[in-house]
Amino acid sequence: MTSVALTIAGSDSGGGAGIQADLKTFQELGVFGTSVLTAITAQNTLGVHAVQSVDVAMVTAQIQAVLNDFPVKAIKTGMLFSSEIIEAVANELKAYSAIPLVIDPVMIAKGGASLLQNEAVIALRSHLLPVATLITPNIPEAEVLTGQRILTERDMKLTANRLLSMGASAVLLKGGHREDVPYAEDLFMSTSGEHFLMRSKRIATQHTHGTGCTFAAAATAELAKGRSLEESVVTAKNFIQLAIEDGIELGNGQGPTNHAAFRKRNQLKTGEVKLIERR
Ligand SMILES: Nc1ncnc2c1ncn2[C@@H]1O[C@H](COP(=O)(O)OP(=O)(O)O)[C@@H](O)[C@H]1O
Ligand SMILES: Cc1ncc(COP(=O)(O)O)c(N)n1
Repeated sequence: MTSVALTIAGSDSGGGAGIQADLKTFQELGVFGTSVLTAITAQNTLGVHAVQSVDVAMVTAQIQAVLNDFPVKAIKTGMLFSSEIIEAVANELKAYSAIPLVIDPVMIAKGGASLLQNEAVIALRSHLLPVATLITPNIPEAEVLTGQRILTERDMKLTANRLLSMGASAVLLKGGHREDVPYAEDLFMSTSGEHFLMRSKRIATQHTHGTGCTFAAAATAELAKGRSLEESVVTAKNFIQLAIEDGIELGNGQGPTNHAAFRKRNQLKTGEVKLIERR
């Protein structure tokens, strides 16, 4: 049977992040993608030029249209923009608590533009974090959510623990923003007590637009296929590593990754990501 996933996120006209990255990633991993648009951004590799959010009633109508008809097996949220949209999403998803929910707490685009209103952080913390099967913050997002500074691997562990105590069932803290180390290392931690680090070679490139969205979408696709949370994050890490490595050099700024790289090369390249400290 066809596996179906749903992304609730913003549109990136440049096609590298947001809804577009999510749908491409779902497709590459063999999952049928459905989508709910929360905002429209006029965006390219040079930055975000304009943002317009979608009416809350329209967000709700989209969620109902998809969930009332499709056998959705995993849900991901990305850019949610406002506390009103966050509350509406949380409210609509209440009846679907059995479906795995991946929360990518998108706050700021790589170029610095805000994709979440400041006061909406509170709504994210109180309405979505407690229902997340997996939350996938990058370092600055984890710092905002917890108020803790992250400078070292030890800080990453303390912060991930803090996010678990705030209600998430599992945390994948992405280490892409740590420039003090020659590798890209993400920390997985779950309330079941399991934790491991996924380490890969840090690629020297400016083409990392949409890496966070793509990572979370890949994990969501794998969950939709019935894979375990641990298997899903490992596949997602391999997916994003290959997508960055096999970059496609588009645009004049921070370009997108190559979503097709994993499908083309995974036979040759799986094993690239080292799992360390598995407990
Ligand atoms: N230069 C890089 N080389 C290899 N992997 C990277 C690089 N930058 C980010 N990643 C990986 O991409 C994913 C997204 O990371 P990150 O950049 O931290 O998130 P975001 O895109 O949300 O800011 C993580 O799995 C991270 O390890
Ligand atoms: C519509 C939209 N959603 C999310 C991001 C974050 O992108 P990144 O994964 O590079 O942090 C973005 N730039 N635009």
